[in-house]
Amino acid sequence: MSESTTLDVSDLAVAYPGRGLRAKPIEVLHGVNLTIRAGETHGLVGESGSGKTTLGRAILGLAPVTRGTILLKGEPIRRKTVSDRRRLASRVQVVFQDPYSSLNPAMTVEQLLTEPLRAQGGTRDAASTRIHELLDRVHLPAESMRRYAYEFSGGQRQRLAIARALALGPELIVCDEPVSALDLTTQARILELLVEIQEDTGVSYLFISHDLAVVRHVSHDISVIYRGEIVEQDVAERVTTEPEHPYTRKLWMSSPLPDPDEQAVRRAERRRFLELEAHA
Ligand SMILES: Nc1ncnc2c1ncn2[C@@H]1O[C@H](COP(=O)(O)OP(=O)(O)OP(=O)(O)O)[C@@H](O)[C@H]1O
Repeated sequence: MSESTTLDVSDLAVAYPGRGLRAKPIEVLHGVNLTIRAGETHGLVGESGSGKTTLGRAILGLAPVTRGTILLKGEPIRRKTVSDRRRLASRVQVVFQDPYSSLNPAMTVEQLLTEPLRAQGGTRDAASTRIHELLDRVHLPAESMRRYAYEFSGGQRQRLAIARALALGPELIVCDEPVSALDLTTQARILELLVEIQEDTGVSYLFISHDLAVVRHVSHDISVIYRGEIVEQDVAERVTTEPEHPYTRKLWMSSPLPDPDEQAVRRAERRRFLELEAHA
């Protein structure tokens, strides 16, 4: 593993407990390999139920891993003790799809952003300075501090969720469908913000989405996951311009595109693909 590797996942298997007393565990990830370089974004794309969130949860130390390793800058991730959990929280963070449920509506922005800082033992004064920096970082006015999360629009809430994730200066952020609940214009602004933050701070992202078009905009590399297995993995340009696996082609052809010319080409490709599938 090179020095510039932030995350190295090797032969990872995850199995959830089966239902019922004698039920066997159900394996949902089957030997996943994936590397994220420092300051880069690895896109993870696949349809619902393919195992994307499970991989994100495993990286956060929250999934029942049965085989394989997850190394963060060469060290296995650990969540056994309180100090392990604190250390992991300062190194890996998450931004969820739904900014409406991921932020406690009963807390002011100041409280929301202070919480992770105080949990690591920081002083109130240091937290206050950091909150100003964080709001500036996500382009929200300093006055936002005194407002409640429910007073903000969906895009602004996602900015708050990003600010909270950045509070402890993590090396990696798992972005789990971070723009799926937003309209197209707001999606583009949040994606721009994530890229800008990465350029300025060098943070790495695992960017999870079911939408290959969205993933293409932000990712250096892309993995395509199908039924718990990575079926295609390469630099983003190659995966999106010359997809090799039929499943990748299918995902790509079902992603909506704003450009009508590109959409027309895509429609023709989709028809050809369906004809080929019908004759296979
Ligand atoms: N806590 C759990 N217990 C048992 N099975 C689970 C659990 N969480 C997820 N699964 C199963 O694991 C498989 C992968 O789910 P996962 O949520 O990782 O997929 P996903 O690709 O993120 O889907 P989506 O895009 O819908 O969020 C699914 O079959 C799901 O039903």
